[in-house]
Amino acid sequence: MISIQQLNVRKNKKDILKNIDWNINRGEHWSILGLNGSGKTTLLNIINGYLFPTSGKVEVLGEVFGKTYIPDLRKNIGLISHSLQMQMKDFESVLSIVLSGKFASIGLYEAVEKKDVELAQHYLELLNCSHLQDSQYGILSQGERQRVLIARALMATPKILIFDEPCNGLDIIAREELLQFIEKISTEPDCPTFIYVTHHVEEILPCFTHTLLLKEGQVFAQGPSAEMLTESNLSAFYDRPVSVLVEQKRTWIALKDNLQHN
Ligand SMILES: Nc1ncnc2c1ncn2[C@@H]1O[C@H](COP(=O)(O)OP(=O)(O)OP(=O)(O)O)[C@@H](O)[C@H]1O
Repeated sequence: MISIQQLNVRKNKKDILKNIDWNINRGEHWSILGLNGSGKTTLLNIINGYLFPTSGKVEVLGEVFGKTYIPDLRKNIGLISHSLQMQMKDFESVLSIVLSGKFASIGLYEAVEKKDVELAQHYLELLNCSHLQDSQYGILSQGERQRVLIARALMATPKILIFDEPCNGLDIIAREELLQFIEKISTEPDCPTFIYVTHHVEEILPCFTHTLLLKEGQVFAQGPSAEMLTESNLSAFYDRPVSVLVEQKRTWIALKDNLQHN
C-alpha cells in the first residue's frame, strides 16, 4: 500500500525526517507514536503529497511520487484531522457534510443520488450519529464532529484512512467512544488501511497490527505492535523508565520516576 525508502525531508536548514524506510502492506493497520516535534505531521504530509521529499522514494498505492498526478491519488486517501475539522461550515447539515465526502469537497455542490444518501445514512448509523443527520455541524460536540468526519471520509471509499490525533480535545468518555467506533470500522468488509497518529500509547487499539515509533525525525523502531509496546522498548524510546500495563488488549504506561516520587 505504501513503500517509503530512504526518505529525507530538510526545511530551513533543519533535517525534519531522516533516512525513513517504511512499508505498509495490505491487511495491516499502523499507528505512528511520537512525541511533539518528532515529524509525524511531516510524514503524513509526504504520504498525502502535500510535501515533497528532499530525497528518497515514496510510493503510495502503486504510484511513485514525481511520476503521478497527486490530486487523483489523494481521492483514495481519507484524512481525519483538526485542520479538516476547522474547514467545515458550521451552518451545514451533518448529512450534507457526510455526502460532500463523496466529492472530497468542502460544501456540497453536486447532485446526489438516492444511493448516496442511503450510504451516508448507513455510515451515520455505524458511527451512532443517525439522530444528528439534520443538525447543523456547528452545534456538535468535538466527539460528534470527529465521528461525522469519519463518516464523511468513508463516503469516498478510500483505500487508506489517516487519523491525525483524532482524540485531541476529547474527554475520556468521548475518547473511548471514538476509539470503539474506529475498532468497529476495522471489522467492516473492505475496511481501508488505517494510519493512526498519536502521542498517547493507550490510544493504540488492538486493530493496529503494527506501530512505528518516530523519534527526532527518525524511525526508532517499527514492527508488530505487541513487540513495539514493551516496557524496555518504550523506556528506551522515551529516554526514561516507564511501567507498562496491558488491559483491554491495549497498553497503558506511566513514568516510573513519577511513581517513585509519590
Ligand atoms: N518548514 C519548516 N521549517 C523548519 N522546521 C520545520 C518546518 N516544518 C516543521 N518543522 C520542524 O520539524 C519538526 C517536526 O515537525 P512536525 O510538525 O512534523 O512534528 P509532529 O511530530 O507532528 O509534532 P506535534 O506532535 O507537536 O504536532 C518540528 O521541530 C518543527 O518545528
